[in-house]
Amino acid sequence: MTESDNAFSLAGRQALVTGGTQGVGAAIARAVARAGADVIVVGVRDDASAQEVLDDIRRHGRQGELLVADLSQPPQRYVDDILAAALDRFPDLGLLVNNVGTYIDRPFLEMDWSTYQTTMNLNVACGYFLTQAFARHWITKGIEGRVVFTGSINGMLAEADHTAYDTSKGAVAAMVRSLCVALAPHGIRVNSMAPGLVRTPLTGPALDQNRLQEWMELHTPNGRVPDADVCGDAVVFLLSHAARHVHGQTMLVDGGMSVWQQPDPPSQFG
Ligand SMILES: NC(=O)c1ccc[n+]([C@@H]2O[C@H](COP(=O)([O-])OP(=O)(O)OC[C@H]3O[C@@H](n4cnc5c(N)ncnc54)[C@H](O)[C@@H]3O)[C@@H](O)[C@H]2O)c1
Ligand SMILES: O=C(O)[C@H](O)[C@@H](O)[C@H](O)[C@H](O)CO
Repeated sequence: MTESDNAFSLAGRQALVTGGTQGVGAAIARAVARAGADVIVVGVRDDASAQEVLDDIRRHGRQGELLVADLSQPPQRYVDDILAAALDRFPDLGLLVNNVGTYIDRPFLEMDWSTYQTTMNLNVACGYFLTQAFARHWITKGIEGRVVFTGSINGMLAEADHTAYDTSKGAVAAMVRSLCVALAPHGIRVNSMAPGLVRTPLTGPALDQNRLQEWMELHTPNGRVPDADVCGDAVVFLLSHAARHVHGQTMLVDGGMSVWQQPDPPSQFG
């Protein structure tokens, strides 16, 4: 099955997914492999979860590779190495998913430079400079690359104690608009898939405290806090030929939470 038979297929493609060893990134890696692409996942360590993702990629008949790197460092320390290692494995790699990211909760008045900087390095600078490195290579080789960032509903809606995270995800939404304008003339597409809350190793502990899962279900129109597979399928669409005219967009994958004016008066008082 090729792109000309099925616009949603990624057959014959090769992808790199940062933060691809667990959670949202692992779901993206699995979905991209299911759609037909070989996948390199980048994670902070080689652990059981990373090996499960590689096994799943290979079960789909695709090649799966792991790169270990600390992406919380300033990008100049790792970007050249990742580009070289990726091209060594897959010289025609044309799909980049800048998914890595985290949040560290802290009241704004107590936020420190180191936590802020780690958040911005992982959530913003990593994707910015990896995209620059791949784009330079693609333009030289005439490859029409496709880039998807993992944003967040927190790029548009604020949460207490999430100021650094919210700032970083707002930057991701602005970045995909800017990179779209810079790279679309070269045939390179840049978009973002922005999840609402989904269950991952990062969010699981919070969901299981203070009835957060129940609260989120009540405040989401479709009543669901899903697993991260919903993110994977959305990213496949954005990477695929089916999205060929979609540039610079942030696609919310949030069960409708971001469009719901809350609290909804009739249910509160009816
Ligand atoms: N889980 C959610 O509800 C949710 C919602 C919106 C957006 N997101 C976004 O999805 C992305 C992934 O979140 P998640 O919930 O899957 O997180 P997670 O902590 O479960 O997974 C993080 C991944 O990033 C990698 N990683 C973490 N620190 C790293 C480092 N220093 N160097 C290299 N790799 C590192 C890990 O190896 C892992 O593969 C983030 O950008 C996050 O902001 C998540
Ligand atoms: O982008 C994200 O990872 C999520 O939106 C989280 O920020 C949750 O909203 C939070 O964990 C709930 O308290």
